[in-house]
Amino acid sequence: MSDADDEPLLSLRNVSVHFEDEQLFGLAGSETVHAVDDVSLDVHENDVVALVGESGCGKTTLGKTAIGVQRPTDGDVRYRGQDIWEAKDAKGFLGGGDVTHSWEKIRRSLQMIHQDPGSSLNSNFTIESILSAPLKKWEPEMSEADRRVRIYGLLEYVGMTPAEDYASRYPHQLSGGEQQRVALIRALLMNSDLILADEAISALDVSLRAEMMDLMLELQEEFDTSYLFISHNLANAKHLTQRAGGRIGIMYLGELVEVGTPEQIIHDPQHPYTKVLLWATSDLQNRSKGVSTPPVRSLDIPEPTDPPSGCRFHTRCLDAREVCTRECPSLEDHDGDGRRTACFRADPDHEYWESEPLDGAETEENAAGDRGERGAAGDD
Ligand SMILES: Nc1ncnc2c1ncn2[C@@H]1O[C@H](COP(=O)(O)OP(=O)(O)OP(=O)(O)O)[C@@H](O)[C@H]1O
Repeated sequence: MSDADDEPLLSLRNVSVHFEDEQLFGLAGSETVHAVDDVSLDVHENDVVALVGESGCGKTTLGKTAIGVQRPTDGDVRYRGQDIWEAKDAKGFLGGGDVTHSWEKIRRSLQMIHQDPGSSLNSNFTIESILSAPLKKWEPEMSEADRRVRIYGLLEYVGMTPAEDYASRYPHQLSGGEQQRVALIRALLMNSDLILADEAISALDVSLRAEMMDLMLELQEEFDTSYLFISHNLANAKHLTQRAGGRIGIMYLGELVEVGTPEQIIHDPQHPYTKVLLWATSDLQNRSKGVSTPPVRSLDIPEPTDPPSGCRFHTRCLDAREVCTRECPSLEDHDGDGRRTACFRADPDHEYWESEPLDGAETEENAAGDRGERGAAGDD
């Protein structure tokens, strides 16, 4: 689904989240952490969007901002056109203020499952009472017998049989994979429109990850929900989005640098950082091309308290040129195919091509070749 479709379920416009990080108990002042900077992204009905990037690049902060758990320092987040934070601020006013969707509805519609489901499932309650709670709240007319049928049916659907046995257990009596399935069912029973799955499969055995992702997609059809899936693993993002016809968003140092279909991202990456991630993902077999060193100038990752000027990736980019040190590329659809890239190299007419390469960057011959064959690297 493309960003050009009707009103998005969720719409982030120029969203930034900065944290003031106190240094040495405040003695040395504070530094601003640029966790997320100027991100615009739409998520549609029944959409699947995976955010991928290395640790600390801002995936969790962006995800939490998308579901209204984190307030942005700049920009806005809309649920079906309603500004989430205006709805929250209107909550205190008599009559709820001038909002089309209440804060309660928005928060219920945007759910989250975590890496560690054990910590989010109340250990004092059985699985049946944990799963009954959202049904009691959102379908109060449902009889106890019907609730039980619904819960047992879902437990069986996700392979937890005999359901009556699992329903009577407490969370600590389940495996990590079973806990995660219960957390997913609970989020879906909230009648959610979108589930933020933050590294939700990372703690599972490798053998169970594909199974859990497939289950998420099967349940998506039944419950009509969208997923915002956060992962540091491009292979997992590919698995989930490919089956769902979704998109992958690549993040680097708080910014979204490329957004496209899994085919575009995996087989024809445009951004040099996407190529680095591909190189680093052994499951995608890009190292079989015989490149044994990562395609970067420097292994040092800059601090989010002091992001580089211009393109934030220029300090590591093999293709960086002088213009990249002073101008910040915006995320744009250069080829009219829906894929958006924040790199001057995606624009054959940009002044980048006349700009001086930086030390340790590409040669003139490489540049000539690349200009004609953008994105050839990363094919497998
Ligand atoms: N509440 C906070 N106060 C200060 N800094 C924060 C806060 N939350 C996150 N950060 C910082 O913001 C940056 C982005 O963090 P975030 O957790 O969003 O990244 P991430 O990509 O999800 O990382 P990981 O994959 O390791 O979970 C990091 O530098 C982090 O230390």
